[in-house]
This record gives sequence, structure tokens and C-alpha cells, in this order.
Amino acid sequence: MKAPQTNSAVIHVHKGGKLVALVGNPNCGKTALFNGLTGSHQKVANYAGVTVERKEGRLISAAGKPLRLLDLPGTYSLHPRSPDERVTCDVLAGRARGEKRPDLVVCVLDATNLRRNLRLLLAVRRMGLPVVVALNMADLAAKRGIHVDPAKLSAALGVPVVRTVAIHKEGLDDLRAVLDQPEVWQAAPAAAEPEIDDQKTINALLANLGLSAELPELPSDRADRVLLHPVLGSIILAVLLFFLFQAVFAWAETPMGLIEAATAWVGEQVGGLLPEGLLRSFLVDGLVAGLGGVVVFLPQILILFFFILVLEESGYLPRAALLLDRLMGSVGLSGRSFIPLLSSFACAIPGIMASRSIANPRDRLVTIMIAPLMTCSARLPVYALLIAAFIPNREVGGFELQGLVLFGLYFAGILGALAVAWVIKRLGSSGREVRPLMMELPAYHWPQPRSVAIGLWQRAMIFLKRVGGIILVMTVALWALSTFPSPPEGATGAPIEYSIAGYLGRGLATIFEPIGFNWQISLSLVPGLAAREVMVSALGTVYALSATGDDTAGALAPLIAQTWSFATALSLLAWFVFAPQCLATLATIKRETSVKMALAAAGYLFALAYLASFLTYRVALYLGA
Ligand SMILES: Nc1nc2c(ncn2[C@@H]2O[C@H](COP(=O)(O)OP(=O)(O)OP(=O)(O)O)[C@@H](O)[C@H]2O)c(=O)[nH]1
Ligand SMILES: [Mg+2]
Repeated sequence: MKAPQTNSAVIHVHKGGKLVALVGNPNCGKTALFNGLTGSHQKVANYAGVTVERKEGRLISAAGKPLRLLDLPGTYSLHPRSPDERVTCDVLAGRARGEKRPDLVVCVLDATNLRRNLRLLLAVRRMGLPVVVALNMADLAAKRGIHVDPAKLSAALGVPVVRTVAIHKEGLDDLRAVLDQPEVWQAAPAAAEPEIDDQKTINALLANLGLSAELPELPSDRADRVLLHPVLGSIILAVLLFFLFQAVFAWAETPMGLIEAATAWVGEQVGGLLPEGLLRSFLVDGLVAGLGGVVVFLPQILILFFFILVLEESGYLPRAALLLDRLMGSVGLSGRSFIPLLSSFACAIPGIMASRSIANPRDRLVTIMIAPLMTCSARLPVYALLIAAFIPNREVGGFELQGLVLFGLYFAGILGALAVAWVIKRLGSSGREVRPLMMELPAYHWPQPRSVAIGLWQRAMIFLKRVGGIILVMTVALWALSTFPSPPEGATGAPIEYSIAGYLGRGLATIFEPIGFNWQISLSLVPGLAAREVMVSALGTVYALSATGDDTAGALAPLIAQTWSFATALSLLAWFVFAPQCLATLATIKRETSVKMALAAAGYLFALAYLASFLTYRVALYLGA
């Protein structure tokens, strides 16, 4: 089974061709360049630490020669401080498993920040690898009055320099042409200056290029006086997040209505055409009720991602990390964990991967352990279904009540994560060094509509592929288990009650009865292990098959609203805030840490989920729900 992010992280291996590696400081535009040169759509975003693993693509030089191009995590130096930097350093040193040393390094320099970027270039050159410089962000530099002459820089460095604007694909042809001229880069002297003199070398270089003047204040700095203000900035952050959840419900209403109507129509057509029987049951109760129930949540997922993509591209995320550093420090984390945790709102897997950019091993481990508590987008269909069924659609004090509840659920996950981090801090050895947060704050820029559109398209595809893949498979399997064996002669209940799934569900229900789950819910939890959204399609199928008499499956929400108590609904919501219901996430934890940690995560999440549901259910019953 593939998780969304590993899908987009397929590594293509091409035999033969020279190996070219893109190396540079974080956020200098390596991946944008990689995408432009190879036609890939790897993730580009405006913060440091986006790329955390090595990606390979195929590049055709100007003369038509195929080359292998590597996109690597950004690094500030060749002394790695975090797992992502280590990936890059290993590749450069030829230590990467099953991989030769690169034949050529394309060192990407951010033209707006040469002073810092040149340090890495000098270090790479010292390793003796042939180097070509891509002087990227040339557009931004020019806008800020920094005019770097590529020819002069090339002469000073003794390596070819190509001016590029990666996001507009400028300079890519020049770069492709240089790749065909090994005589230019291979001849470059591998200077062996000692490291201590780097600062002097760089100062002299910049002076030579006429670039040593102080830079004027940027619009970003002025914006940050408000956005990073301890009080004002925090209020803006809270309002922003709050607005996001309101929008997820308010904006999605119309498109969801359309999809629901379309699914119902398809169900009726198919149901009307076919005679009563297995095929009709499979199509209507299995596929349409199961898959249709999940697809309806596509609009909400896209709205959530629209906000995430815009925030990522604008450069706001590291600022939010800075604002939250104090709060996170109080539970033993640092602002460093913010971006991995925020990524986990999409899916815990990229979140866990993103924690590779955390240098401190203990912080990294805690971040990985609590990442599954962030509300991933696969939970959204489950939450949305239950909210639609049990929470009235009305306004409270000018806010949509349903949006408020959703916000509350996300908040519960965050609180849970902070609490767990706090407990780990208490349990663990005292010695967490408290260091000031050092994070690069990139200049703000407007997200490009094109890249947001591509991001949304990719998300939609990932979701639909899940629907057509794992969710489909699970739905079919569940339908089969729920249909066979057929009921005995003269049976009165719904056929599902006599099927394998019926027995399984009733068996499981003994475990889950204390927290208020009926056998249909207990049964649906099982396929939900494969992907959380499957819970929704599973409920759709199970309820469609549980209905007796002739009927087409009605919409799921009103059905469960009639048959479940409010306490059960609340208990199930609490369950989904904590439950370790995703095998792909546990597999990623194992890969990034150890089997022991993956088991520990599964165990503590299960215990927490059961406890939370138990308390919720009992309190709700006590209060008369
Ligand atoms: N104006 C401008 N922006 C660029 C250029 N190249 C990249 N960007 C933007 O710079 C940001 C960083 O780009 P990425 O390609 O993700 O940078 P990266 O070097 O791969 O970053 P890491 O993977 O974190 O090391 C994104 O917001 C891009 O849209 C450029 O030439 N000009
Ligand atoms: Mg990158």
C-alpha cells in the first residue's frame, strides 16, 4: 500500500549517463531548477528544508545527451547537522549506498544572498568535484538592486557561472549547453585553500564584484514588524487558522451538494437498470455507496490544501514557527518542529519525513512520535461525515457551528500532541539543551497561481487514486465479506448479519462496546486500518447492506444520525483524534526510527484513543446525550 507522499516520491533510476548533482543552501531554488530541467513536479516551497531525500530525474543536455540529475536536500555546510543534510553530504562524498560520486556538481547560489551561499561553494570546490554555478534568483536580486555580473563571478571563482531564474525557466538552456562542455568545468582547478580563510576570500570576492554595500530594508522586513510582533502576530496567526476551518465548511457546501446529487443519480440509474441480485448489490451497495461516500469530500480536502499551499509558498510558515517557538518550548519542543507538524495536517508521512531537518535527535524523535496526532486530511471525511450528521448547520455568534466543531477537533489533536510531548519531556532525562531557534526567514512572495494549481491538481489525483486504489479494494473486499455466505433459508434479518463480516463485527463489538461503538462501526474500523477514509466507505457499504427490504442506499449522514446516539458519535470522533489507524504511517515511523518506536507509537496511540473515547462516551451518557 502506498501512502500519498511516497507516491510522489518515486525514485526513477536510469542506467548510464553522467551523474549531475544539484547542491546549494536550503531554499535557493534547487528543486525549482530540477523541475525545470527534468519536467518533474517535485515539491517547491518558500522555506528551508522542503526537500529531505534524494530525488533523481532525467535531463537532456543541449547536444541531446541523456544525463542523470539529482535533487538533494539543501545544506549550509558539508558538516551535516541533521539527517537531511547528511543525505547531501553522503552523496557528495560518494558514501551514498549503491551510488557513484557525482561527475559534476551544479552549485545553486541564491543571488540575493551570495555572502552565505558562497561558503558552501568554496567547500564543495575543496572536495575536488567539478563545479558549475547556477546563479539563481537573479530576478529577485535585480529587483533589490543587486547586480551580479556572471562573467566577473566566473572569472573570480574559476568555474562557469550561468544566470538562472528557475521559476521562469530562464537560463536553463544555457545550463544545458554548459553540461556539454566538460573541458570548461573539468579543467576548473580544485583549489585547496584552507577553510579558515573562507570569510576573507568571500569578502574580497564581493568587494571585487562591488557587492559589499549594506542592503536597504526590504518590504518583507516591514511586514515582519507586524506579523512577527509577539502579540499582534500571534493574534493574526490564530485568526488565520480559524478562518481556514470556517472556509473548509463554508466554501465546500455547494460542490459537495453537487457531488452528492451526482452519486445519488448514478446509484438510482444503476439500481433501476439492474434486477435485484448480486451484481446490483455489488454496484449499488458496494461501489456507489462506498466510493461515492468518500469522493464527496474532495472539495473540502482541496480547500484545506489550497490554504496549506498558499501558506507554504508565501514564506509565512517559518514565521509561524518562530511565533510558536515559546509555546512549543514549554512542552520541550522547539519551533523547528512546527513545519513537520504542520505538514502532518496533510498526511503524517510527509510530516515524519520533514522531521529530518531537525538537528537535535531527541526533538526529532518526539516530533515523529506526535506527528500522527495532527489531524491528517484522511480524517477529514470521517469528521465531516459525523459533523454533518450530528451537528446542526447553523450559526453561533456569527460563526458556522460545524466549522467551529471541526476547529475544535483539530485543536484537540494539537493539545493531545502537546500533552504527549510534555509527558515525554517529564519522563525523559532532563538534559534538553535550550537553544535559541535559528531559522531562515525567506522574503515573502506571492504564490504563483500556476504552482498552486499544480499542487491542487496533484492532491486531487492522489486522493482520487486512493479512492480508485486502496479504497476500492477495501470496499470490494468488505462487500464480499459482508455478502457471503448467504443467509440460511427463512432468515429474517439483513443478509449481512449472517455473513463473515457480520460475525467479525459482532466479535469486535465486544471490545468496543464499552466505548459505545455498535457492530457496524467496529467492523468498519478494520478496513479503516489501510486508510482512514476507508472507514467512511466501509460504513457506507455496511449500512447499505444492513438495510432490509427493497431500497436504494440513502445518504449515509441522515442514516447514522437516526441510528447512533449522540454519545456514540462523540466517542467515535474522540477515537479518530487519537487512534493509530494508519499502517502506512506506522511503517514510515519504523523506517525513520526503529521497530521499537513504531510499536511504541501504535501502543500509546491505541491506549490514548480508547481512553479518550471511553471518557467521552461515559461523560456524554452521564450528561444525557
Ligand atoms: N523569484 C524567484 N523565486 C524562485 C526562483 N527559484 C526558486 N524560487 C522560489 O524559491 C523558493 C524555494 O524554491 P525551492 O526550489 O523549493 O528551493 P530548494 O533549494 O529546493 O529548497 P530546499 O529543498 O528546502 O533546500 C520557492 O518559493 C520558489 O518558488 C527564482 O529564480 N526566482
Ligand atoms: Mg528542494
